[in-house]
Amino acid sequence: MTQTLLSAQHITRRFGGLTAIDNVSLELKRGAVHAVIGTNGAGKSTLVSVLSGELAPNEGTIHMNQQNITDWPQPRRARAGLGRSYQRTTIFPSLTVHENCRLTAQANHQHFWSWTPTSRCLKSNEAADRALELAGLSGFGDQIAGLLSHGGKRQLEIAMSLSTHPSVLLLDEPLAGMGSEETDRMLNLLASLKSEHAILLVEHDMDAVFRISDEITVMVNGAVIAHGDPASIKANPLVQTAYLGDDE
Ligand SMILES: Nc1ncnc2c1ncn2[C@@H]1O[C@H](COP(=O)(O)OP(=O)(O)OP(=O)(O)O)[C@@H](O)[C@H]1O
Repeated sequence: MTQTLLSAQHITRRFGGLTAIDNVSLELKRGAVHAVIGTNGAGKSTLVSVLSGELAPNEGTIHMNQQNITDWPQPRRARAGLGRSYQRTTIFPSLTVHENCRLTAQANHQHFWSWTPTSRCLKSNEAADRALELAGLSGFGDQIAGLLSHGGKRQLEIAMSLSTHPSVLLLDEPLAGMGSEETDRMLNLLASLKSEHAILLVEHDMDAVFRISDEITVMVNGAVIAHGDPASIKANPLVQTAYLGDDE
């Protein structure tokens, strides 16, 4: 049975007079990739920011594992198992791949003012090792992160997220700028992470979305116009007109 790990109900977020998200509800379940698609400016990234705790909603509630986390700040949500990656790469380029993960792990479960040197923190090292293995970067720990390929950097971002032991992953355009080989590698990675995680995927690459997703929510101008499995979304006339284009 699929288990709902995160449930957002009736989320609205305004910027002045603009309603960026308009009464959006969605659920993220363990074992499922839930894609959110929509035209530019539809509100997808704002939704990710509201779920991750970077932005407060004006209305609505967010529950994670039956707890109401709507008012929790981002670090508390991260400690409760919410991980996110960003549209733009956010690694520390001059550090090694392993150090990037180790610092993320340490920031999540330790205070930066602790006197223990990061390199000696056993828990963070173990979390980094595990995250690199899960993300398929085991052999790259000693590489300088800034020298990784574009796809490798996006993989590292996911590894950094995994080093905090999340159960829910919010991924904002993880395939942006990738070639077909890198895309395949990332989709294989997401497929391998699916069984243990609930994954929200914001993505413009429609081929990839329809390949990997179990559920798709379609947004236009901040509102949800359709939700369902990939086949029903593809066949939905409203979605075809508003977003996919009649020829698809
Ligand atoms: N901090 C902000 N202040 C004011 N308006 C904002 C802010 N962030 C987003 N917006 C506006 O909210 C709307 C939704 O933006 P958002 O970035 O969430 O869309 P998106 O679907 O992620 O777009 P894209 O696919 O281009 O990334 C847009 O009109 C955007 O200009």
